[in-house]
Amino acid sequence: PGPNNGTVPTPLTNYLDTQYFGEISIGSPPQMFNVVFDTGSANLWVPSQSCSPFSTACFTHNRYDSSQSHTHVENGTGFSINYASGTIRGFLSEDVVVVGGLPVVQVFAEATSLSAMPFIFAKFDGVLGMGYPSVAIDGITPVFDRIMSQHVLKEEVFSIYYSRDPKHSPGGELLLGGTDPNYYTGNFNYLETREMGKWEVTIKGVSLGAKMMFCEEGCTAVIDTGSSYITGPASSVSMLMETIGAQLDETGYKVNCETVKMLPSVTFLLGGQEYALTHEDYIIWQSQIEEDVCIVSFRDLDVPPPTGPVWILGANFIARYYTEFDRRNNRIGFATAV
Ligand SMILES: CC(C)(C)OC(=O)N[C@@H]1CNC[C@H](C(=O)N(Cc2cccc(Cl)c2Cl)C2CC2)C1
Repeated sequence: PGPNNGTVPTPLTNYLDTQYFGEISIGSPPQMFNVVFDTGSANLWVPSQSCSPFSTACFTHNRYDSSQSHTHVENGTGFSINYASGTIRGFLSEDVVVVGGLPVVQVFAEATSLSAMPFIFAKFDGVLGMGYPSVAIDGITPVFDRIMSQHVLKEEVFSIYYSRDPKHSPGGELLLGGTDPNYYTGNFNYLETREMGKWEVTIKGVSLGAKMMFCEEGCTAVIDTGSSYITGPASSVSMLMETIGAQLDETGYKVNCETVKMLPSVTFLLGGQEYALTHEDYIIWQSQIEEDVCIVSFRDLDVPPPTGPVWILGANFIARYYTEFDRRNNRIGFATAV
């Protein structure tokens, strides 16, 4: 184990409580990139120097230039990702990737086209998937698997802290190899992952205040550090939103700011433990000139089978519950975040 007794921290930046990203380098000499550490995917991609000049989302971000790196290894295999929210196309390359000071030789994708939506809104340059190899496109070994095989981590786990206040510093922390007591209180409650190879757990109930609403028969939740909000099946989320008096418009659900203080908690029953989100956790209060806007950080998203139907517990859940992702024991631990 290295200087940090087998744990490796990476500070994260919090952009508007909706995007949390940290810095990695690729190549020699190092080229710096801001990436989302995304448990909902398992590939590393960054924009490419050779992306088309018409790709707006590409030239507004840092781009990898293989011709400037003497450790670059040509690959060239095609690559594409179809997100629910957008598309990435490019080709594979191999180079030295450094995460928190740990170097790994990594196959990654150089994105030559990034769909304008939503990547023009991205403050980050790319995505570093922290999912299982089974989710990796083209069967590429993910970064965390490459790090585990170096046997430098105290434990084969990684933990994520997301701050709830953009003015807070740091905006978050990815810790490879352990958990960081600076960012949680109390004990961890652990849940087995539902299915080998996915950061998914079983929800045993979703309640609003004291009223049980859904999932008593059990449903699936993806614990997704790369998603900003909580999403669920449209039929469920729309009923939840209607019950709290939220109105749906083109940008999502909104409530009258006067009602916020009286809103009931939304509670997820996971592994026998209740995980409550109060209005402070699920309302994004935007003070504006004329009148304040109160956005509900729940969204409708019907993920088609076989993956769906699923709830996706994203950044606003993780900001409330410090999360440990345990590859050794295939389980997820939650503790109350500070
Ligand atoms: C099936 C497979 C392709 C593996 O699914 C995924 O990869 N699924 C990913 C699961 N995690 C969230 C990912 C996502 O939506 N974005 C876009 C995004 C998210 C928040 C804010 C912004 Cl601005 C953006 Cl652009 C990536 C940046 C993480 C998709």
